[in-house]
Amino acid sequence: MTDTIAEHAAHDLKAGTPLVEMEGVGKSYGAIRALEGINLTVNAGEVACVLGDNGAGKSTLIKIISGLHGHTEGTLRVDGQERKFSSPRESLDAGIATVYQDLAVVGLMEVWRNFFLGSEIRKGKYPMAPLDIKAMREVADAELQKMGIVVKDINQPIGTLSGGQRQCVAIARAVYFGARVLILDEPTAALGVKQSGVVLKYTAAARDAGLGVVFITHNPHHAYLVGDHFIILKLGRRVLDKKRSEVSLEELTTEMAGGQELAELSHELKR
Ligand SMILES: Nc1ncnc2c1ncn2[C@@H]1O[C@H](COP(=O)(O)OP(=O)(O)OP(=O)(O)O)[C@@H](O)[C@H]1O
Repeated sequence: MTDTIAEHAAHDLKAGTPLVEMEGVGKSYGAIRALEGINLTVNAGEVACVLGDNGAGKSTLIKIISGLHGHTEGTLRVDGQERKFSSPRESLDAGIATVYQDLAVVGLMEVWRNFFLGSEIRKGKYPMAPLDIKAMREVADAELQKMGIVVKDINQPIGTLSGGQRQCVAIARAVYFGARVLILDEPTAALGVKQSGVVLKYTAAARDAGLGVVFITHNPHHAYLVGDHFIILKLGRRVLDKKRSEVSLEELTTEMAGGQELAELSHELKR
């Protein structure tokens, strides 16, 4: 699979190159301050994990990078250039692909059609040229096979795939179309252990191919399996920001579980 990804990741990204940099980024929705003071660097060939409970600000952070909402404070740089995206298209054009938890797939459409949705191969250069269905089937089939994603039939509706398989197809698709930054929105949240393992494997493969990955999760165990850098958000603020070498799984887990708060609660509950 790494071969496939590497073939298409024709960007020759040097590992460690900063692709996305946030500095003091914040976002208010009217009077509600959903996010503040966020510093986050996404480097090529690394996975930055953003952990947090419900309402921590994870979705808001994704929306800022993926162009759904502009930030109201701080700076966002992509490839060293200051940016403020005003549409998802702009973010996509900058090489940032977002794979949402509730994937925007059309359940009844065939797997190959979903793979190419919005970027169809046509028989000719002009925009209304007929679709090259044969080529799309072949490419989608070959790509998924090379990645080890086993679908019985490339013509089967994507809705018949498991949640994990759908996530993997979405990752394969983003990489095939040349994403350099991959944002994964709680990709394992709705999955069982085995399916989560498969998604984590493809996350690692995207990283190994040189992409910068933002892995959003509330599961420290999943984060620790693939992460190079971890930030934990709580009520829109960073409560932890550490490199892998500076943090243990235990610390991440305790911090996510509420750390001090949990200790106090345990004290209160003691009879
Ligand atoms: N469009 C909006 N208008 C007003 N407030 C919002 C809006 N979107 C989010 N918020 C608020 O911002 C805060 C952070 O929300 P956000 O959805 O980013 O958190 P999250 O970490 O993604 O949570 P979850 O895991 O539940 O999705 C919350 O207090 C939420 O109520």
